[in-house]
Amino acid sequence: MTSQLDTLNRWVDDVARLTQPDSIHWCDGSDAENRALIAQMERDGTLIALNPETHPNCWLHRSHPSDVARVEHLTLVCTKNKEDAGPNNHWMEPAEAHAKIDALFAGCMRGRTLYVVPYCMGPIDSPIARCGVEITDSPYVVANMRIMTRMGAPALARIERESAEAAARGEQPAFVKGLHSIGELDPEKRFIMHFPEELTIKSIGSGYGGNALLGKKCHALRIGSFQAKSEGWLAEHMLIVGIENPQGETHYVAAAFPSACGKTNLSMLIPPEGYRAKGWKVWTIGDDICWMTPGEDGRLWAINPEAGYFGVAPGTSKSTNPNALATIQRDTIYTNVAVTADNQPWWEGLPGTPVTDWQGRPYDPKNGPAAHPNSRFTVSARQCPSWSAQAEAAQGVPISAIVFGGRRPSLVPLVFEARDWAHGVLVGAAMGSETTAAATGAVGVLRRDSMAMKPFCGYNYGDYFAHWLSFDRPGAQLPKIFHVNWFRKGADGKFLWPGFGDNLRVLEWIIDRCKGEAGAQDTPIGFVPGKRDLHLEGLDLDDQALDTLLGVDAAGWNAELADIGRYLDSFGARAPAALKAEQRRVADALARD
Ligand SMILES: C=CCn1c(=O)c2[nH]c(Cc3ccc(NC(C)=O)cc3)nc2n(CCCC)c1=O
Repeated sequence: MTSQLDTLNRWVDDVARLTQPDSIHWCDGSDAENRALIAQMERDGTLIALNPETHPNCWLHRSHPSDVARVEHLTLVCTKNKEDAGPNNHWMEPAEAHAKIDALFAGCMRGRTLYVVPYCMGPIDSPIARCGVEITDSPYVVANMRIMTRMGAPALARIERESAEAAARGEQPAFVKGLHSIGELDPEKRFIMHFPEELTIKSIGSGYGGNALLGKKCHALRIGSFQAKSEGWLAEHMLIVGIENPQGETHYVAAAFPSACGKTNLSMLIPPEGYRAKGWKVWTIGDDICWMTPGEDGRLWAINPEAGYFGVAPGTSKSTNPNALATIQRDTIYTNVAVTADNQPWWEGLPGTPVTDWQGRPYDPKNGPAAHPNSRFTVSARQCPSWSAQAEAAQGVPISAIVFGGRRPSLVPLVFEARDWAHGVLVGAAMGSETTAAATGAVGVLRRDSMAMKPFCGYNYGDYFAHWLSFDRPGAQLPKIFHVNWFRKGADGKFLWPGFGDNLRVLEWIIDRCKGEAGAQDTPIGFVPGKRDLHLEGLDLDDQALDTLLGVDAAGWNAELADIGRYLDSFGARAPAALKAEQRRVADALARD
């Protein structure tokens, strides 16, 4: 009886012939294997032990200084037809792409071990979960994938079972094949290529995060979004958070924000004192990726496909996210942070003093920040004090509301509700952030980032909008769609909204709107809460601040809708007519106002 892993075994053999490793190690994901890998990495300097008293089993990795973030210009989606990749992706013809990158893989693992990393994105017994296998020559990637996914024997067993089921149906097994090598860490020989029609990823030349931990952005978003379109579900760049009210009722919200809006902070929110005292609780399901599928009841049911957090370290502090800080005190891998005199991890925003910067140099402010702005922590999701056991639920959690947001210092109110699904898709397609000096130097340039999926949508953005619209079908019990803006500023340039824990007040209104238990004003841009519709007790917000936060400036919105129209036109014929019609409807409503 042929082993059901023939396809996998053949692929590993083919890759080994190409890459020429000294040895092959099939990962089982066990503690013993992990300890051995970490000991090996400590010996060869890939990992540096941090202070065992304050940070037990915590490790520091310093990446190559040229390898500190995702490289979007070298990230390709290689579909047969260029149009299917869309204007939102760099494209290369598949055969040319395979030839180009295979030439770089030839012999690249000589003197190295080839690790076979079977993994499952999602709870191991969930029908919404999907499996993959990453081949890599980086033990650092293996250790990170063990934290970020369900990695090892249980995943291999599920792949074997699903391969047998596929064979019985005369089909190919559907696990995603990811081939990764750090290569020579040469930026000139660095590519991250996706072949969605082949469920294949090939990445070489980077050892960093989204380029190398292939389960995350490459599988769970780029391949995942392509798979989701063809199978009728949604793979989204969203946090999932559960809000439990004093009556013990929990509602789940999925939310998408561009970077620098505090997604992880929102997913681990601490309720304000008054709310906590009444019994409100916030539960973390996930901080980055959400896979949602229509259930029998017509609702969207969601899982977090990841098992860990790969969070941005700078900005994580007792005041911005105490839950995250508590999570990373043990069993954490830090990448490109600084260290203090007593060997504790350090980054801007933490108390204490850095003595060694992210490149291992004595800290000198002239060299810039001590911790790299994109420095990260990798930690198991279960360690978070607000972790919800529902993150392991095979059927997922039912989504009551979808929230889009952005950093908008002007015009956009604190929160508004879309009138229906099509309007909500327009709101998501139009979302964006104004750039901050930290990001690009220029301040106040509006960058649209539809559903926060611009770098991660594995196919034509216009087709993606059409896929979203397709969920509004008979029998669907769809979540309501909202837009929030924590970042409104007053004339004095100060933030008008306290944000952080007080955002629960907005989430409360959102959930009450889903239950039909909260009031709102009907405006041309959607439903906006009046002052009396939000619970603001304990906040010292003056009336003028509230008028600004909850106001709709028709002239300003006229200009915004015209800009949204131009943005949709940039997708040409692939932008759904229904979405352009929705833009015209809102523009007309504003003109009548
Ligand atoms: C759940 C929290 C979401 N959230 C917010 O809601 C938020 N709001 C702001 C702006 C702001 C900054 C400081 C104060 N207050 C004081 C006292 O400084 C208030 C608002 N920054 C915020 N940040 C940090 C963004 C960078 C990652 C943030 O994460």
